[in-house]
Amino acid sequence: MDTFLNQLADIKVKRALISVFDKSGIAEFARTLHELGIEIISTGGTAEILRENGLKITDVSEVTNFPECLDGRVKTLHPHIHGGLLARPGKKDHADTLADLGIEPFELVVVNLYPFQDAITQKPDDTGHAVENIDIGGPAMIRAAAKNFENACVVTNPRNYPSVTAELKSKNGSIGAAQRIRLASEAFRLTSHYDLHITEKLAKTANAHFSEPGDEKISRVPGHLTISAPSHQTLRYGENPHQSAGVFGNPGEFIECFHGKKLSYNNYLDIDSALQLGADFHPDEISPEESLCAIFKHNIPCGVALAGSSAEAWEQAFATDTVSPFGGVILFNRKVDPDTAKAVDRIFSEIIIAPDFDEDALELLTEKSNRRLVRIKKWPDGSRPHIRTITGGYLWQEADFGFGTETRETVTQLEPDSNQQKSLEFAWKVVKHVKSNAIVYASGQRTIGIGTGQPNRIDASRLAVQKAREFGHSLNKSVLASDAFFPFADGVEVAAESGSRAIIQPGGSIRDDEVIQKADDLGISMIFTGLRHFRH
Ligand SMILES: NC(=O)c1ncn([C@@H]2O[C@H](COP(=O)(O)O)[C@@H](O)[C@H]2O)c1NC=O
Repeated sequence: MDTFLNQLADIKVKRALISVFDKSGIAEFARTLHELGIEIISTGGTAEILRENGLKITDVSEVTNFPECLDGRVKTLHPHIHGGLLARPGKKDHADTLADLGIEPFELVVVNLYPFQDAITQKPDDTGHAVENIDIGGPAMIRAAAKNFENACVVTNPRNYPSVTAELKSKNGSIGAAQRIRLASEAFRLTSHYDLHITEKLAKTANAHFSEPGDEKISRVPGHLTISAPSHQTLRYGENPHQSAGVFGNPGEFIECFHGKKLSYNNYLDIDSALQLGADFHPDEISPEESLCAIFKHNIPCGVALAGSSAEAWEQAFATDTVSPFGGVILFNRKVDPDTAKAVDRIFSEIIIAPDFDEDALELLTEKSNRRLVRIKKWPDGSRPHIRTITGGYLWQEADFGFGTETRETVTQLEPDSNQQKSLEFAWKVVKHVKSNAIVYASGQRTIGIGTGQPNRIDASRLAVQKAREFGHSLNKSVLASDAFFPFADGVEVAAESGSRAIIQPGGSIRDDEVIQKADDLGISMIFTGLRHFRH
């Protein structure tokens, strides 16, 4: 039996300490306290706002008998404040100490913190600004009151004002143990989260400005991995129905599922892969005349095309493989118009993702309640690292961003012509998003054969050829992209036999000379990118 928990009772609030950076809703909240006869003590800016709202406030400096000083770095850091937050008045020796030292307890503490995260987002290169936004007194008060949930209630977010107000009103100024312990847990979560952001910012600053000369790439790896992300959503299940699962962090910054059932675990994975491919064809970075459609299934693109309209792009992407897209995820990089909606409506797809949807398009697409519609609010920009769990730890890496544009080199006697060049660039961007070993055949700016997930490159090549033939595509005059180098010349042979005329690949094999010779012998042009796009 937990005797500590069993003796917890309602506490009558007589004295409240309020010190908030975010002052939204604070005047209304304080008014309720005032009406319940609760004395309010506040720091400078908060006291000012409350007084402007006609409330009677005692300044913290009156309680501490010390002025707020050092640009506000010291305001509440005083035994008359922290004694009042940490005391257990029900314990005789504590009660005696309070009386001897003239300290009065606080039963309610309302504090929210300097916005450190906003500060570093708004001014990422201003360390002085970041430092001034590290709140010290606030977390100290929050942690003290949260530890003392036996005798105090701590409120750290304006979203909790209504429930606390309601309880205080219904209990004539008292507050129960359930609310106190729940808010204490929220308070510790807030301060730990807050400290993690500071830790990461300072570690990044140290790495960027004070690391020893050496490998610049290595200095970007964090010395300690800290992940702290609030729960975003509990999912019905994970990859399979017997696995429980949840989403953490803030995917809502990037996407909004506004129609259909809740997104599932596998949906999140597919949407993420589709978004990353879409970001490589960002609408502002391609010709305004071009629209992208990418169809994903099980995290793998099964058809991608860039065309003069979204409807045309869909037809071409779908034609790549007319079996796999059923129940798949379709991404467009432009607003979905009625023609596109009519075209995609011909098959069942789980999710349609786009930056926006025309009203007429929505009318048609929302008819099916089991098809999720997702709006893209923001494209990923490659600034976030990729983190995976492995047995016993985590793997961390920077996002695979960029395409090796600066390191391109034609290595064969034959140069690709301008049409082939365009087609190669398209295929290279697509192959980056195909699971390794990956081979993509393209014609113009559409995929016609995708070979994916094979443990050797020659099988990936054969699979791509086989799929192209199965769906009636001629590979004659096509181009080919390979996510990593050809270890042997046989990959070039398969490409040539199929009719392909140009290849893009990273290069870097010890047999590159043989591979280049084979391409020259077969009259194929070949570009080395100097950059690999493995996707394990
Ligand atoms: N240093 C201190 O003693 C201190 N005590 C409270 N604060 C913070 O000052 C802010 C409120 O200040 P004001 O009421 O002056 O607007 C709150 O975000 C609170 O967390 C402090 N500021 C920073 O550390």
